[in-house]
Amino acid sequence: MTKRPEAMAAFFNDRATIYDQQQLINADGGIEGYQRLADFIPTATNQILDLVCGTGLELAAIFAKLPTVKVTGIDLATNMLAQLRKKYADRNIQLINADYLQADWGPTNFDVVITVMSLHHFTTTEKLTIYERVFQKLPVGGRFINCDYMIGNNDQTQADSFAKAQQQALTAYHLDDQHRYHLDTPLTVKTEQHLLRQAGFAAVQQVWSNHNNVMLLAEK
Ligand SMILES: C[S@@+](CC[C@H](N)C(=O)[O-])C[C@H]1O[C@@H](n2cnc3c(N)ncnc32)[C@H](O)[C@@H]1O
Repeated sequence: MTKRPEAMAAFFNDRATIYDQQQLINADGGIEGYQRLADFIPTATNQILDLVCGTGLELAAIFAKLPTVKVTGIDLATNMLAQLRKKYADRNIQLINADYLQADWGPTNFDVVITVMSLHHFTTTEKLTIYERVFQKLPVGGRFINCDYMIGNNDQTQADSFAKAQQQALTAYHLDDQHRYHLDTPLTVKTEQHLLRQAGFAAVQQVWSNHNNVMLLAEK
């Protein structure tokens, strides 16, 4: 019998205090992806939107590069945000404790939108909606950086089997709200790039990877 999927917020709330240590061991490439991300943020950046900021692992290198940058971070898990606040009490951060699919991302247009290790729980349809929304939030020339668990070797059968396992788990436990359960459904890098172009991004390139941890840079 498939294991009952854990609710997303509870999963991360329960692990918030050990998250950083575990994540740096579990993510392919460890700290390197978090550090490299800052390389792709232009020095003239004033405002960043971090979709699912968690404890803010990706923000350390960004603040080292741009100490006064304003960051808006959205995350579902209160305890993850509490860890982030402790680490960056002296930084210019606005936090929104909400589901980012439903939350208002605010009136601001951002120079850069980032998201790290968040999108591998969504379907292609949900992702396209998110990418279209990100596109609207950026000026021409603005950047979207997505570093996530993707199928690095582009084997579509793996993506299909994750999607199948997700459906089986949801059906077995009569769950219908997919993105609020901690179930992995990574897509291939090819599909991710295709969705970003479909959302309107003119230039999409893979700028870093370590096995299944892949960073895509999309420019409007
Ligand atoms: C693997 S962590 C990534 C956090 C951070 N970006 C990092 O790389 O360390 C995933 C985060 O996504 C958040 N999350 C998952 N689904 C979400 C949603 N629909 N809306 C907002 N946050 C969500 C979880 O609460 C968790 O903090």
